[in-house]
Amino acid sequence: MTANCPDATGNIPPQETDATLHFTGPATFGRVPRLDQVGTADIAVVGVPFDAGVSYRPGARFGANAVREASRQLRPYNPALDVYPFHYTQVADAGDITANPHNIDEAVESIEAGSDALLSTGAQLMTLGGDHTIALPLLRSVARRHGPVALLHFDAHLDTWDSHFGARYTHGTPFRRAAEEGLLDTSALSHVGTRGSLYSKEDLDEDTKLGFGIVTAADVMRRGVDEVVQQLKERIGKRPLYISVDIDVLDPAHAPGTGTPEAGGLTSRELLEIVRGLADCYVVSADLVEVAPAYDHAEITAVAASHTAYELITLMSRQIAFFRWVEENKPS
Ligand SMILES: N=C(N)NCCCC(=O)O
Ligand SMILES: [Zn+2]
Ligand SMILES: [Zn+2]
Repeated sequence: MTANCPDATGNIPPQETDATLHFTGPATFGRVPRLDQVGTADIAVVGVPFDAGVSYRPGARFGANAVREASRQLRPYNPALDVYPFHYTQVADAGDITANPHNIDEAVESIEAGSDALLSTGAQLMTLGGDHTIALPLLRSVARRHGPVALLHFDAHLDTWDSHFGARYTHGTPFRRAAEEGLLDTSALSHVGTRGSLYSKEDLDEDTKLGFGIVTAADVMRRGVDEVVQQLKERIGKRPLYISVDIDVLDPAHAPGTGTPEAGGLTSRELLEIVRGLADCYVVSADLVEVAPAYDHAEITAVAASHTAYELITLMSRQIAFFRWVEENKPS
């Protein structure tokens, strides 16, 4: 294996030589270097193999590694936004945060501590789940650094339920807890892609009371990507933004490998285009959760997830490079 060499920016990009084929060697996300190979990173990709918070089919604990495997073919240049996401910023794979599969409370604490440790190095996070429970500790950690954040939540589900079988920390409750804990900027909260059956009409009323606006999957289909992007951008403005993507926002045809599938979802093309449309938003960190590879076929879900994570990294990389440019070109 050839060593990665710094490029002209001093960052260590993924290996791109004739000697290193995309399908060989250990899988880091996008074949970027490991964090321990580069010391610090602008963007750390981190796995959270935890799925004890699910209400239906388990298996998302294997999601992060499936996404890493499916991300091998990602190339350095993203033409959609004219960005080399791995070159102007240092992107590194930080490995996994260990979370106790037998004790959700303890797992939530470890995830928060693991995220704190990475954020304290100055990195922004692209977290790969794991089930959606992990969004709560990640938001606690992000809000500690940035204050209450705007939230853009792509999901078939609201995930603002109060509890499930008496449990308050589950994959259906992270955003209720986050709102209660004051982690969210309640003037800029949006779900995108919701659909399907609910437990009761009150689910929606309670969600609205928390401050969420909803763009349903049907809205995306009827109004189209550009109009939806415009509405989301107006709501988000320049606030620090956290993006949480539950892969079940996609139709089961585009993401069969997930635990709580719902018919009538977004296409992967719609999801990728909405994310690209947020290029000028100030994304401070993101997660991508609920990939459960045991139900996947031909890596359909894992490929969609890895490409979505690549777009999220592109948004962060573009912003970091822009702030750096402004800093370097300040009149003295
Ligand atoms: N897939 C996520 N995150 N949540 C689904 C919760 C659905 C339910 O408990 O009925
Ligand atoms: Zn969901
Ligand atoms: Zn979810």
